[in-house]
Amino acid sequence: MVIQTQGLSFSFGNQQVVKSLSLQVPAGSIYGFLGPNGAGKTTTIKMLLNLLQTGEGSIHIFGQELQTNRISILSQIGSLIEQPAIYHHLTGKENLMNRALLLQVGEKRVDEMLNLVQLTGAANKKAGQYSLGMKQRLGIALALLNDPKLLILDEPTNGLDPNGIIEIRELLMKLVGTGKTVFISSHLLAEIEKMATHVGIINNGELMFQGTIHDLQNISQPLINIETDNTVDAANLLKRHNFTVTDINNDHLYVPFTSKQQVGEINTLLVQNNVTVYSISKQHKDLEKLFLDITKSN
Ligand SMILES: Nc1ncnc2c1ncn2[C@@H]1O[C@H](COP(=O)(O)OP(=O)(O)OP(=O)(O)O)[C@@H](O)[C@H]1O
Repeated sequence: MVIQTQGLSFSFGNQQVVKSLSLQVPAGSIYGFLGPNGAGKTTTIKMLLNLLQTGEGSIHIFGQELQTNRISILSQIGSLIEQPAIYHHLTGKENLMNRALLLQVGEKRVDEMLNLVQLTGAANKKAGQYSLGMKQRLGIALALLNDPKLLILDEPTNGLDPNGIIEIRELLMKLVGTGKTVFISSHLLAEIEKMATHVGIINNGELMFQGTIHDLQNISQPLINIETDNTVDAANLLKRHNFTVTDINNDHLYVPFTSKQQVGEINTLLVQNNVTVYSISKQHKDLEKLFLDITKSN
């Protein structure tokens, strides 16, 4: 395990915000640390980076206890929390050169990082003129300069447009291909699902689920959302044809999604039986619904 915590807890005053967390982050994984706003993600990340003193419990990173091996562990971690520390009056490349000087790495590495995060073309532009996505990518390049084994990113796609999100996702997947481990927090399940190999879900400071993305997908099976003029007739028709209807309300009914073909079959069946289909689409459960399901299955 690259990160292993046991019984990790933290309180601000008398409010306990992290509760006996036992994280297991395997080497070479993209570990999605998911939870709604205020769940305790940033607090946990700050403890992993030794920016906050652990309340109770233990943290092992690269198999070593964090407190007693702080310097050697932290020198092998790249991180991005909240806003990246960027000088806006300097160009992207100057920002990297600045850090490179401190870390004693050469210009070649700076150029490689610019290339990796696809900022070579904008290397000589002032960072203050970068889009939010470019700033995040520059932040990741800064975090990668010393070639860390582990990258810890706190909501790196917050506020990005869909293109920016895709760029970060592709970048992280590329990194994992080179043997690094990525620990990334987010409050968006749909975003994490597309890149993570492992997932931990935290709510109110408690770990509600931890496992592979496949384990999670088994719990969070998507649904087909069907909007019709007559949900009762449509549901009866579907049930007679051996489809499971999980939920029904005035205008919508829901069937567990298994394949695109199944969506087509349902559409044809309804239309051929004179049910008007206003819309039919695949829908992912949102975090809230997933939490309910996880709590139920526990
Ligand atoms: N410095 C602080 N002093 C007091 N309470 C704090 C402090 N920082 C965070 N908290 C509280 O701790 C809880 C967890 O916050 P945290 O920032 O870890 O959550 P998060 O999951 O990262 O949320 P977000 O996605 O909004 O960043 C929240 O209730 C928050 O209000």
